Parts: sequence; C-alpha cells; structure tokens
Amino acid sequence: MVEKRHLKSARIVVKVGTSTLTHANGKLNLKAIDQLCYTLSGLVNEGKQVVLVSSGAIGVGLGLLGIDERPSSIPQQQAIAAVGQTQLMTVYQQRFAIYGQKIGQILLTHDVVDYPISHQNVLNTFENLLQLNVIPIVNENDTVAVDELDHHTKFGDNDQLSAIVATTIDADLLIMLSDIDGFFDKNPRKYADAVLLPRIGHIDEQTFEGAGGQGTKLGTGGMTTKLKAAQKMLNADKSMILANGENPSIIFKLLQGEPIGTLFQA
Ligand SMILES: Nc1ncnc2c1ncn2[C@@H]1O[C@H](COP(=O)(O)OP(=O)(O)O)[C@@H](O)[C@H]1O
Ligand SMILES: N[C@@H](CCC(=O)OP(=O)(O)O)C(=O)O
Repeated sequence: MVEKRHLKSARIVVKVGTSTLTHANGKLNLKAIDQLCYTLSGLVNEGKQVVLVSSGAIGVGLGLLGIDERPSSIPQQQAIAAVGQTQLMTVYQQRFAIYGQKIGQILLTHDVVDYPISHQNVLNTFENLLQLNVIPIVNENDTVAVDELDHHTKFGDNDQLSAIVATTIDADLLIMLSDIDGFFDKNPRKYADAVLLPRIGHIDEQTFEGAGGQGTKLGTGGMTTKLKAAQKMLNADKSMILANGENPSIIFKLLQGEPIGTLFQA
C-alpha cells in the first residue's frame, strides 16, 4: 500500500492546459470545464483559497473562428487569443455561477515580475479577491505580451506563469492538470516502456532530458516548461503536483493525499 501524501493546501493554485479544456477538434471540453468549476467551487466552500491559471485563449479562439491550424504570425495569434479569452471567461462565468461562485479575471505580463510596484499591485488584487472568496482566473495578457527588443514582457507559457503566481501569493501548493498522468522518465507518447515517476525531490539536467519537448498542437509548453515550473516551486520550498486533468474532480483525491500523478516536493 502506497503511503498518503502530506500536503498543505489552505491556498492553492490550479493550472489547466489547453489540452484539458478543448478537444482535439477545437471544441470546448464541457465535461472537463464543468467538473473543474464544480470542484474549485467545492474547495472554496470548504474554506480554501483557490486561484485558477487557465490556458486556452488561443485554442478556444481557433475553435470559435473555425481555424484549423494555429497561425505562426504573432499578431494573428493575439487576435485569436482576444476572441478566445472572452469566450473562455464567458463559459467560466456561466459554469461557476451554477455553484454560486464568483470569479475575477487577471491578465498578466512580465511586468509583475520585473517591476516591484506592479508586483505589489497585482499581489494586492489577488489578496483582496481571495479575501472575498472570489476565484481569480489568470492568463497571460496575450494581446500585449510580445517579445520586444527593449521591453521583455512575455512569460512564454502558462506553466511557468502558474509557478510565478503561486510563489507570488505564497500558495501552499500548485496543481498542474495536463493531458498526461504525470511526469514519466521519458515521453510516454513516444516510448511504450516509459515509467511514471510518483515523486521528484530535485530537478537537474538529467530530469530535463526526460522531457520530450513540445506537447499538443494547441498548447505551447510541453513537459519542459512544466519541469521549469516545478523547479520554481521547489526553489521556493513549495510543492507541485502534475496530474491528468481528464477528470478535474481528481483534485479532491489529490488534496486527500492520494498518491496520484507526480508530486514535486523537496
Ligand atoms: N517525460 C514526459 N512525461 C510526460 N509527458 C511528456 C514527457 N515528455 C513530453 N511529454 C509530453 O508533454 C505533453 C503535455 O504538455 P502539453 O501538451 O503542453 O500540455 P498542456 O496543454 O496541459 O500544457 C504530454 O502529452 C506529452 O506528450
Ligand atoms: N495564453 C495562452 C497560453 C498557451 C499555453 O501556455 O498553453 P498550455 O501549454 O496549454 O498551457 C493561451 O491562453 O492560449
């Protein structure tokens, strides 16, 4: 019998990727979204403070506009994200309202890391939302977050953004939901004999060698950015769990300490 995990979880950040929120055909994964909203609302009712970092603006925008391939041009992606983000928040608003749960949108750029005043301002917003039992829903501000020569504003992916949010607000735990059961010793989509690693206490170059680069066609991060996020959490003496988001109510089990997915904990 595998031992239960000991986790602090008064304040948690949950990150969901595009692959969890949308089907391969670009349509919304309503089952996953409904379950996510039900679960997070349930956690707030239990007295927990919850932040959701949600990708999906570009994926949802593509589906809504009927575009099959993610364009390579940044301005086109930004336009698609503007459409998708609105739709995503509309869906969240509707679904969370079923459970009486209020939400607030926070769109971030790298300024919150680079400039202490911006950092303090965003922290104030998070604290006040959480005091009000609101679930802040965070994404990168895709319409302004582009690489410019003199002003580096882009996080690049929501995996690292979620770790930055979690450390900024001093969350106890980051739960990252993806389309895979956890971190394997090598990419399980390429290697049938890949083995799930239930616990990682330290990340080094060898760990990164197991991450097989880019993930799905709509997501941007892949496993490398998830490891970078985990590294940020470990450096801040915090924990992260990577688990499959197919059924987001899995979060209840994770918080009960069930050994599901990969726990990154020093
Ligand atoms: N060592 C590994 N363990 C698990 N998944 C891996 C690994 N290396 C690469 N991957 C890939 O990373 C993908 C998850 O990343 P991604 O598609 O960006 O998800 P998300 O949209 O949830 O951010 C998996 O589906 C898998 O193809
Ligand atoms: N801001 C982008 C984030 C894309 C992204 O990081 O996607 P994912 O790898 O699914 O977490 C969006 O909402 O589409």
